[in-house]
Amino acid sequence: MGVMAVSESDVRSALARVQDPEIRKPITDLGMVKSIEIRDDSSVDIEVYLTTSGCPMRTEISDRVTKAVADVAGVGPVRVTLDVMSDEQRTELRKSLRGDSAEPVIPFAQPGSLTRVYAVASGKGGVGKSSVTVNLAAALAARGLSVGVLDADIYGHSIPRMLGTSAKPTQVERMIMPPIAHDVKMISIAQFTEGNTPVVWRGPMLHRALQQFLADVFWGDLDVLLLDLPPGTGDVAISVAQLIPSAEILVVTTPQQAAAEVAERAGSIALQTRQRIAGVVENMSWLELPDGTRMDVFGTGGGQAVAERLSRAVGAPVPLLGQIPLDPAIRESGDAGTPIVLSAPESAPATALSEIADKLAVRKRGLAGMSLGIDTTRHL
Ligand SMILES: Nc1ncnc2c1ncn2[C@@H]1O[C@H](COP(=O)(O)OP(=O)(O)OP(=O)(O)O)[C@@H](O)[C@H]1O
Repeated sequence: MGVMAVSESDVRSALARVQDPEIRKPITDLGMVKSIEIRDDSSVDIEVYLTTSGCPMRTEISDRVTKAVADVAGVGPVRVTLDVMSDEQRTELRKSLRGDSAEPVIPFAQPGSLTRVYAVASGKGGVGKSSVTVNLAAALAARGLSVGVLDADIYGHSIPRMLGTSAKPTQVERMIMPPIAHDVKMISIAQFTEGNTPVVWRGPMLHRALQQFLADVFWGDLDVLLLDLPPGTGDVAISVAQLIPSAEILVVTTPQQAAAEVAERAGSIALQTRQRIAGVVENMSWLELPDGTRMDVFGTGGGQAVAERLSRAVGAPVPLLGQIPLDPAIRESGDAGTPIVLSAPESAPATALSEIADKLAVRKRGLAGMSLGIDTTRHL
């Protein structure tokens, strides 16, 4: 008896289990398999199309293909050659991924979108808005949800560092493929600006950038999208309201009364735009001392005060979703690129953050979170 013959259909079904790392669909569905050749000595040659020549995933794709095919019974050595799609092929791919519409649409603003969008806002900078955003994102992704983060904080844009990636997005046709870190898809304005040059952008430019990030980025089917907004009651919040009317606001504040007042102003923008306020997160709530007592570094009650005043203002309960203690480990894990909910899940701040993530994960969408078709243009 000779060697078991390898059939092309076995190889093809093995390839059907290989996903493109960015698009997260089988390469066989994406038109990425150019040819399969099975030789008499049972060695197999596979030619794979990359979407772009500069594809940062080329090694990853080649490895995945080699491994999948080598696992097929009877297969000898596997050789993978890479080619690059033509413009026509890329156009076909874009059409198959997002339909034939000429104008990119914002998927989250379409009727029936199941993605919950949270716009994370704060009254002033430095209250930990970005830290809260990445930790909630990582915690939700760890629960198996499909999560994206859009870093629209042009002044801070610390999200890529906090998620530990400097990967650039790749572009296929007019679609931007977001890098993925800790299972979170992430797009940041930082990825489109050189170095760390502070971006001096005006409202209309920001509006267009945001629109592009929402429409041209291939987010896939997200369960949750978190938007990290610049601090304050700026134009971006109004842009978000116009672009995704169903986005809900998540207000981050410290216990300090002054911070609470500005946070409340940030939240009250939701009143004008008729957006739902998902809740308030109080960060830097206290410092736990070695003897177990709590030191109220920034005072107390800010989060509760914001929640109560916003509740009165919108005439619906706005919950205080949680209080996160001060802990140098939050900064350290942020600097190291692994959110604390992953690096030290048992720690007090990680537990507080995870509980907030749980509340956001289970919350059902009600009518209040839906678009009411309010015209927000008058605020511009
Ligand atoms: N609970 C906490 N305990 C200790 N350090 C924290 C905590 N929360 C945030 N930090 C640290 O405080 C600094 C500011 O946090 P972060 O960048 O998340 O704030 P931000 O509100 O997004 O700021 P900006 O809007 O200016 O970008 C960071 O160095 C972060 O690591």
